[in-house]
Amino acid sequence: MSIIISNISKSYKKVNALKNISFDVKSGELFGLIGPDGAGKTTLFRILTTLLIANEGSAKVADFDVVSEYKSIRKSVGYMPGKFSLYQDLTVEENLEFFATIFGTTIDENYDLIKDIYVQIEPFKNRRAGKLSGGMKQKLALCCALIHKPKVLFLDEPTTGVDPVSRKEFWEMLKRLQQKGITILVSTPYMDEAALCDRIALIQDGEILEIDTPQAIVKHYPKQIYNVKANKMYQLINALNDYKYNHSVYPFGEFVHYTDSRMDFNSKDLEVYLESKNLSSIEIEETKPTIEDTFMELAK
Ligand SMILES: Nc1ncnc2c1ncn2[C@@H]1O[C@H](COP(=O)(O)OP(=O)(O)OP(=O)(O)O)[C@@H](O)[C@H]1O
Repeated sequence: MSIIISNISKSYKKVNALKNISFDVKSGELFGLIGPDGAGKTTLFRILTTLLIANEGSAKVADFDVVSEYKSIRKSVGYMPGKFSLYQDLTVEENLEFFATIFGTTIDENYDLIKDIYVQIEPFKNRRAGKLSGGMKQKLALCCALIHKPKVLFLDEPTTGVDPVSRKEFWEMLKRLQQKGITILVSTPYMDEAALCDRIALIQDGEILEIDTPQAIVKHYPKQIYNVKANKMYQLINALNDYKYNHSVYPFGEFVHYTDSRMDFNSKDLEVYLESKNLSSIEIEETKPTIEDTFMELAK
């Protein structure tokens, strides 16, 4: 096991940020921590990277205890915090050199590991980090987190605020790092990124709702979901919320994801009801659950 978390709790005065969390991340795994803002993701990252001490429980990273062996952990892990962590006034190259020096290494020594990522920002190596685009900042931060060849990489919301193309490229980079044997714990509020992980933990209000492979998590979804569409979205959502047989109603792109509380649901009944609410161009079709649907159901 690369990360072992046992009964960790952490509170800030009255806020219980983590409530008795336990899970393991296997060596070489790409593991996702999926949850909304305030779920407790950053708190857990800070505990695992030895920047914060839990009130209860214990954790090990790369076989070291987060409290008694914190110095060894700091040498063995890379951490890319959620907020941009680099020195804005230093250039791209200076930032990288700075992080290499702190860890007693050089860019040349570990160039192999960062090469694929660094070549994309190398044309801007003399530009100050503060003047880079979001996607380039993220690539530089990742290079800095990797410069000492960590065994375990912690990435806290690395794709927040990054455009969809850069997000896709970023996940491809993570897959390549995983193939080099690095264990990766990554947090994200984007449910579509969850599907790219080997396993995920869904977290909300400091509690783990479920841990499994993304495929298994959607398989556990207990109901048939319907994509519902009509001429007026806002009125459609209100009408579905007022429908006495609804089990769940969530806007989902151009559709509303709807589940019904009855065993013998007939879409014709729903169509007649929606027509009685002055809606037209009604479409009701079966669809497959996503991680987001599962999250909403578990978080109910
Ligand atoms: N230093 C602090 N003092 C008081 N409350 C805090 C502190 N840090 C975090 N919290 C609270 O603890 C809870 C968990 O916060 P945390 O930052 O770990 O969540 P998160 O999932 O990383 O969300 P975000 O993406 O918003 O940072 C939230 O309710 C937050 O307001």
